[in-house]
Amino acid sequence: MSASCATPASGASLPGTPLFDAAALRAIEAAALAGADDTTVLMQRAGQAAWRTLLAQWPQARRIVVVCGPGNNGGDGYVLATQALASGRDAVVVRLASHAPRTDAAQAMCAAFEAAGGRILVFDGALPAADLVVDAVFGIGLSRAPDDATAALIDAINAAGVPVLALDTPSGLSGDRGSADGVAVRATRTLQFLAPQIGLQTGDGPDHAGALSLDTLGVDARCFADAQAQARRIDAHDLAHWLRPRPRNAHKGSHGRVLCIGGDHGTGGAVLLAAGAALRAGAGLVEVATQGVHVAPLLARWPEAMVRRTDNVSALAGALEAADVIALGPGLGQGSWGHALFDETLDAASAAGTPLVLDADALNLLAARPRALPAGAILTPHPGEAARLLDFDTAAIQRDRPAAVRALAARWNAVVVLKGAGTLVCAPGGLPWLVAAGNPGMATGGMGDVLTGVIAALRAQGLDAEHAAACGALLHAVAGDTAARTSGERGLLPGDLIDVLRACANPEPNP
Ligand SMILES: NC(=O)C1=CN([C@@H]2O[C@H](COP(=O)(O)OP(=O)(O)OC[C@H]3O[C@@H](n4cnc5c(N)ncnc54)[C@H](O)[C@@H]3O)[C@@H](O)[C@H]2O)[C@@H](O)CC1
Ligand SMILES: [K+]
Repeated sequence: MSASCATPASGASLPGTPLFDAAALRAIEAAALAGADDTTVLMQRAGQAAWRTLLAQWPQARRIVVVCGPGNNGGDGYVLATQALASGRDAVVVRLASHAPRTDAAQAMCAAFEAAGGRILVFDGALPAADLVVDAVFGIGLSRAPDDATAALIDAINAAGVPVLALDTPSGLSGDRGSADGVAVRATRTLQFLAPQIGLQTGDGPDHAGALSLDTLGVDARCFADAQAQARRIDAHDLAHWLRPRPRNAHKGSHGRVLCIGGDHGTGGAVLLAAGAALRAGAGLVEVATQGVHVAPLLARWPEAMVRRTDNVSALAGALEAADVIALGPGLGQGSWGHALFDETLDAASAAGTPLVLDADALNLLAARPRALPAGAILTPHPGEAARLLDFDTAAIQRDRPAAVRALAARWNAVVVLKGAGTLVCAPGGLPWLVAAGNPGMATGGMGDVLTGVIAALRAQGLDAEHAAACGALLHAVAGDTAARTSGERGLLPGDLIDVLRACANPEPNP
């Protein structure tokens, strides 16, 4: 029968689990329907799984309002409402006048609910008092922005002031894109059916979906085999895949030499953070090229680093030659100093094929003066920088983050880390990685500098560009969660992540 919180296995040798879009879910459904299952059976399993979730999470809930839409998502809601009635709960369905069930299966479930004595109320601007609201308005069939009446219904769900269990998708949110065109339900928990959707885990998805559960509806594992994944989700458990115990005969040369370039006047802390993160993430040697005024404070904080003053850009040449990986951008600025270092570094890295990690103003300079990047470069934009790199606006990036990260990787022929809730990492033509870790405490100046140092250090330790970026983004997020666990999210500083990086970068090996 159905298995809660299980994910269909695929790509066993890769870390993480696949995430899907609505088209892939339709394909899985079609494969199931071509076999032993029919829609009504799947709908009954979905509604029953939802009822079990409700009982497990909110055993005390007596008054249950189920808001049903016109499609099969609504059908799942009628099944749940029927189960709730049968168990003696006060369950009522609320729907818009225009949302009478339109599919055969949903009509059958609605009829069964009414036959069991269930009441259906037409939404009149407010929901009845409830201990819990179930959102069964739209699932993967959402096809357009909600009209005014539907928006008012969704607003009422959000204003109910009680927990909300969303079935399959929080209504209004695109499970493909991770954004809403207008209003969307903010659920306490979302029970996904068949397989997890990418849009619930990036952008606005996590805020709308709440906690996530999954039920595979007892569908045969073979039905998942041909479904096209849209990303692979990685979390703290996957760190050990990349961060293996070191060989006993390692020496500092085995772990690479990172050169961090940046820190114009007024922004020296940025390159200091990147260097500290590179050290704590395990780089063998870290050299910093920065303005002379920053040398003393940097050495006071990180005596392990080598520091080269680059008030004069020509002083950079030797460091560029010696580096195994170059991290360019933290605190670089866009003044004449930053411009000169940018040009010098890209020329040298392109000629020598040195791996690059570009962040912050290095990305802004690149957007302003586009040029080809050496193979295997890594870009780490936040949505604003991503918008400049694609000549979009930031809202367009956030409207469809999975598409944006693919487009960025293709446009710049580089591995791209698109930061933000549900960070996405993508190599050109590749399948994105979705980092299911991190917290809003990390939305603080300087966090990106730490990420740059972490990724550069992992690249220097031998991971290829894609895996250094994916593992680096994950390690950074896990460090953020680890640091937040001790004292909370508000007030979390980049230095707090550096303090716990070492503990996070040495996970127990996987059994
Ligand atoms: N995929 C599967 O195998 C299963 C799917 N089930 C449920 O079925 C759902 C998909 O069902 P449907 O394809 O019927 O889709 P939905 O129930 O998500 O919604 C489609 C209906 O809503 C209307 N609609 C879409 N956007 C609208 C908008 N903005 N304003 C007003 N009306 C709008 C459409 O015209 C259509 O009538 C899943 O999310 C899941 O909950 C389950 O019953 C079990 C099995
Ligand atoms: K829903």
